[in-house]
Amino acid sequence: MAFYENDVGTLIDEAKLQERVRALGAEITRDYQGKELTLVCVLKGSTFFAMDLARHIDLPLTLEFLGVSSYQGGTETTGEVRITTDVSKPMAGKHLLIIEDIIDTGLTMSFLLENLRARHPASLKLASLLEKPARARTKIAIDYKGFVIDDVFVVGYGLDYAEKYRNVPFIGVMKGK
Ligand SMILES: O=P(O)(O)OC[C@H]1O[C@H](OP(=O)(O)OP(=O)(O)O)[C@H](O)[C@@H]1O
Ligand code: HPA
Repeated sequence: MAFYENDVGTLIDEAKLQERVRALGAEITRDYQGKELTLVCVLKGSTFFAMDLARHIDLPLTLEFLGVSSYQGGTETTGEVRITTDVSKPMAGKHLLIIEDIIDTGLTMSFLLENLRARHPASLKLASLLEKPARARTKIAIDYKGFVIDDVFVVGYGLDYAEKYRNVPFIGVMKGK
């Protein structure tokens, strides 16, 4: 029995995840033909999605990692978004595609879009595996969207509860949260 089975139920299984990630990769491949693409992976949650997605983008690309945190171990945002790790190079003039796991209240992405826009990239788009519109506090336009989910706290495939469950191989729901 897997370590998470008592705590986590399945919301989106592995096969469905992989099928959607593959389709998003194909769409991104078509849209960025002839451009030099930089994926800005938002730590830590997006890492599993980002690495799977990157493998389905049939283009030369550069990976950057940007760490932000605002959930501090609970299921409610603190509302204070902090950059914990910055990208390694100047972003000016680059075609940036932000890779995120979830847009929940939208506060993290609102902060990040403003922060990256101020660095004058050639273009700035957003791919998010999940969107939870019921909790949105600000409208965020998602250019490449995996799934829209209900107002439940999800874990797995990179998403955590108090830093745990990121390695659950599907999108799951915390039982009793
Ligand atoms: O739309 P919001 O309400 O702002 O929520 C979305 C953000 O919250 C999570 O990050 P978290 O701060 O938990 O950091 P982590 O990715 O390191 O887990 C998630 O990975 C998103 O970045
Ligand atoms: O539902 C969620 N699960 C895990 N992390 C999150 N960060 C924002 N929303 C969520």
